[in-house]
Amino acid sequence: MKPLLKAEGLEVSFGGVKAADGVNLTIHEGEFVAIIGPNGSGKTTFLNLCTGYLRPSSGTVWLEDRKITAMAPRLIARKGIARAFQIPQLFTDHTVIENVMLALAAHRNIWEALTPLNRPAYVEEAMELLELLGLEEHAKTIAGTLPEGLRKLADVTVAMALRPRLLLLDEPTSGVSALERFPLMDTLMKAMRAQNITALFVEHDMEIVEKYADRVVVWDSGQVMAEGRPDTVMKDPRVLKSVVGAL
Ligand SMILES: Nc1ncnc2c1ncn2[C@@H]1O[C@H](COP(=O)(O)OP(=O)(O)OP(=O)(O)O)[C@@H](O)[C@H]1O
Repeated sequence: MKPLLKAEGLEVSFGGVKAADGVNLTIHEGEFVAIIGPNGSGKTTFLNLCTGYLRPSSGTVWLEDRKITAMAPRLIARKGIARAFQIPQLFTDHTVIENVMLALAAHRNIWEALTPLNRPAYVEEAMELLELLGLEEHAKTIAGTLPEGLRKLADVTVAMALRPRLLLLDEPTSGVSALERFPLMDTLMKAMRAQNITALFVEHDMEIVEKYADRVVVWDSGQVMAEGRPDTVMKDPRVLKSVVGAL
């Protein structure tokens, strides 16, 4: 498998806390990788380092053969890394399809306000994405009125409109009812496979990790403490003790 994202020796501290303490991790094209670990172990810090919201004091992040460590978040997004959920990215007063159309326009650097909403080609492209996420019936719903599960799918649709190669997801099933979480993940997985998107997701729900992740990476104290197939990693006594038991 071809490496898509590579982190080497990432370090960053806040006061005395080492939120990244020599992080090394490679994500391969087509993988669906889960990150687990106790609160405060540095999972979100890692996503922030990959998207340019934080700069490491040392270490490098590569997207294929390009160093992205010192790039601005907007440039990194243009190079192909998108993020969903942690940053509220829906315009809550606009309809779902308008949100997707604005993201399509942003991706193409068309900034004139309202222009994208008048372009028929964008309607078609946005509808294709909405159908992929099963949201076609909600295209004209005001985004701010969507229930949580659908809001998450709309958020992912907006992220996908940026045509990412790698999508970072912060807890895709948090706030979603027990009944809805598997159908939500099924829809997300199907959409990502259809668009050849590689994904990295932070998750606290071990059932979701076991069912959907190709690989799981366990974080502890700013470091990767274990990684591998979920069925193997979840049996590792160190993981059970320090991570799964603590979740
Ligand atoms: N901007 C910041 N300023 C100060 N401290 C920070 C900042 N971001 C993270 N930290 C600290 O760095 C450590 C790692 O935090 P991080 O949010 O990355 O952990 P996490 O594994 O994502 O936790 P959680 O599961 O609770 O989201 C914590 O001790 C946190 O308090």
